[in-house]
Amino acid sequence: MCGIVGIVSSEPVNQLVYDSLLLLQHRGQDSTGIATAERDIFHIIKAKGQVREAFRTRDMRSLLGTMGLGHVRYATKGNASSEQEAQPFYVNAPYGIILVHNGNLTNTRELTQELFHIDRRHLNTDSDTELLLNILAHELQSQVSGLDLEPDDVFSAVERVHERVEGSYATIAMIAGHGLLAFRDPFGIRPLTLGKRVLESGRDEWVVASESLVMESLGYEIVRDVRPGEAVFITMNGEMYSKQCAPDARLIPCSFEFVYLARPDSVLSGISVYEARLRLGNRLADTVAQWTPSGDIDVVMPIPDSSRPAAMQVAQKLGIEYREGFYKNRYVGRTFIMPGQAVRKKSVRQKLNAMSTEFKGKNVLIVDDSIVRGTTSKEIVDMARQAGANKVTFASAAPPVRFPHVYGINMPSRDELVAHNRKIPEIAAYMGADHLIYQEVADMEAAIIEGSAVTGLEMSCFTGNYVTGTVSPEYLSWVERTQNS
Ligand SMILES: O=P(O)(O)OC[C@H]1O[C@H](OP(=O)(O)OP(=O)(O)O)[C@H](O)[C@@H]1O
Ligand SMILES: NC(=O)CC[C@H](N)C(=O)O
Ligand SMILES: [Mg+2]
Repeated sequence: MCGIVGIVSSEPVNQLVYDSLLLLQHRGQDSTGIATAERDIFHIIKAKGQVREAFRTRDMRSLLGTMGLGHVRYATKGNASSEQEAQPFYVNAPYGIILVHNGNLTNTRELTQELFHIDRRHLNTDSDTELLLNILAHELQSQVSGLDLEPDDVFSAVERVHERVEGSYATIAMIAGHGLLAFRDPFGIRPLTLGKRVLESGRDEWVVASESLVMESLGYEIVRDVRPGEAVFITMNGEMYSKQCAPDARLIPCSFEFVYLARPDSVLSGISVYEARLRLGNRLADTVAQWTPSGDIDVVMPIPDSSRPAAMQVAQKLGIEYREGFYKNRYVGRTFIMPGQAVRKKSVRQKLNAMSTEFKGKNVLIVDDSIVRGTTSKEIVDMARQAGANKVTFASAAPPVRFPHVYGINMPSRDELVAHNRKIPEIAAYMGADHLIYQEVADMEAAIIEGSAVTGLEMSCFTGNYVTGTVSPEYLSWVERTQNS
């Protein structure tokens, strides 16, 4: 679930791309990169770490041009700490293409073979994004014969990409001297939104980004989401073309975006993330009420940050006081998207502190948005106890995560998931909680899509049903053996 942005303007875009990446920082902390296009020359800067520490003033000065794109990475394939695998990726033919990707491809083994043996292309990293770029480049090369490039050539290449590539991919690419291409996989698993504003010169400035908060914060009008399977091509002169490039496209957006990944002030697939989290809280409150004897809870507490809206609603619906007993160090990033279990474990303690005045002698209901590896919840229950809590009930606004996520969230192996092969009382015992309550899958889905045009969600990590249909047990075992988390 990286963050991506692309901008086409008639004015310099370096600062706008940088500002957008800062707004998308919650989607990836491993590395970041910006590329700009000065007519047909690309300038690229990429580095490890977060946006604020990665780019220097001299880097920003070198990023000249009126078209640009950027990326914040949360690695799902390859090596999180590799600077080579930081995005964007560049390929020199045809034209010169530079690409950023949010998502994860699931037929990388087949594509690697095809690229080497048939397309005769060289890959220099383990990144699936480098694969995606080379497939796009190969298909574009097959479409065109001269120097001219028509939007229809680009769309035909994207049609072929959809035929060859499986998995999730929200993608933005710049084609040197021509324009900016954005496309989304046929299920629209990862988000991508289009916006624009009119410059003083009267020309349109276009933006494509992972989340709508980029448009809102930077003063763009939200035009619409890029549709599943659709490609949008914006020329360097600001003309916008679009085409549906997949025959059976249907929207099945990732449920985890609403549960945890996206910022609450974004609207994805027409659904306000904040309101979805409130509704998740409402439904969770009903489940809590069903399973908890009345009088068993004195206070409801969130685990900052992502569970706040849900916890607020649980408290309100149950008519129990809402208190914030955990104080968060704002200078520590998001724990779940850090690479490596040792770092994640240490970071929970660095990040959260329990205030004993809020816990002493109380029966607390602690609400989190999700429990994945149990890193946070186990530490939190321990901290609550040390702070003097009496009974600790733990509630998760998402159902148990029992299956690997293969569409852009780094949870590749079943064994690392605390709910894998454990019944709920066993998970509670592992966490040290007196009682553990999870949201039901149907409630989560209904809470998120209620009142919207979305008819279904990608929920494989909760259900084991993979929408792309090609995720076999053999593939999952291979991912488990080969991918670090
Ligand atoms: O069971 P786990 O493997 O610990 O994962 C789940 C936890 O990780 C996330 O928090 P994170 O600190 O990443 O971000 P937040 O500050 O936005 O809540 C999420 O909100 C849960 O608290
Ligand atoms: N989370 C993502 O979207 C990751 C993108 C890509 N698969 C990578 O690992 O770099
Ligand atoms: Mg959290």
